Amino acid sequence: MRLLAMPLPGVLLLEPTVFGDTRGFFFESFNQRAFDELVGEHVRFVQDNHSKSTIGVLRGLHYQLPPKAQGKLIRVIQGEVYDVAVDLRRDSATFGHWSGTLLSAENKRQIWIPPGFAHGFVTLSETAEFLYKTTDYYSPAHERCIRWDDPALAIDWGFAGTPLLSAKDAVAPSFAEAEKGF
Ligand SMILES: Cc1cn([C@H]2C[C@H](O)[C@@H](COP(=O)(O)OP(=O)(O)O[C@H]3O[C@@H](C)C(=O)[C@@H](O)[C@H]3O)O2)c(=O)[nH]c1=O
Repeated sequence: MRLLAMPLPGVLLLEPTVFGDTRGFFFESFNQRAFDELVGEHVRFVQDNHSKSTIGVLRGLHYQLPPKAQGKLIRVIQGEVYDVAVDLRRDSATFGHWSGTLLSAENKRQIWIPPGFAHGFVTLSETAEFLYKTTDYYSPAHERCIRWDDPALAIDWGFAGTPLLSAKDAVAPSFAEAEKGF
């Protein structure tokens, strides 16, 4: 596993070592010891999620409030997405900043987004299957959204069309409104 630079402190982009041969490929998609070494602490995951989206589907921006904040280890096993994290940590020098990266079945990259960030992605391929591990359980009482197109965040999603949103995401509050509840 190789660590690639990301602009938001704490957000890590990981590239696994892939062993290709005449049969296809093999790689360790998760290794607790190697992951803990890269992150510098023991991270305990409790839930694995899998979603499939069609082109133009945008899910986000989502987060859970403490004490149910979730760290997420994310990868794509089919297709390609543009994945975005927004720093919600008030004491952070990059509070309110976003960073984005392409995740695909081809590049096999993984992104670690620790607790304290909002997260979202847009699907760039016809379909994409999205897998992620979380450090806390889903808690509808703690889940919150921020609107994907808030001008204050000015996220460049790298997607030109009108994204397809869930009913919940379509009425998500601005960062300024959401911030009152952090
Ligand atoms: C996230 C989640 C949803 N659900 C249910 C609730 C709902 O009926 C259905 C679909 O939920 P959502 O519309 O919230 O799914 P989705 O929009 O894919 O939500 C996800 O978006 C990405 C960007 C994230 O970062 C995730 O943490 C999560 O918030 O699945 C669970 O049972 N467990 C879960 O962990």
